Amino acid sequence: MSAAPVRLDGDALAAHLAALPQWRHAPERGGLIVREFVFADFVAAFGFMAQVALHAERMNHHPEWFNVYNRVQVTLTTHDAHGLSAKDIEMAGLMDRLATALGARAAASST
Ligand SMILES: C[C@H](O)[C@H](O)[C@H]1CNC2=NC(N)=NC(=O)C2=N1
Repeated sequence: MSAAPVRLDGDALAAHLAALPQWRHAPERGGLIVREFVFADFVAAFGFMAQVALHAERMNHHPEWFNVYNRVQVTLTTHDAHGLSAKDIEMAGLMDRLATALGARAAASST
């Protein structure tokens, strides 16, 4: 058993979000961040998801996502904290790095 994750708020959250400019912050469900990744094709998109899945399992922190062909829409939030925690920040940074390595580009808009 590990302790429940701590919900990030205020200045600490703002500082983390400033380092994740491609993610959109929304207040729903106590706080979440979303980003859409666009890859060259389905193989690249699914390869991204497969790599993230292995990390997610190790972190015991799982993204909510939706994939169509070369697009992966991601929502990160921490259910156990009813908002954003350090695990979401870590996961977002990991996804950004993996996606860049796989040649992803940002979607025109993730709203
Ligand atoms: C029991 C298990 O540790 C929890 O349900 C974990 C699993 N993965 C999770 N993933 C996310 N995104 N939020 C959580 O609160 C969470 N909790």
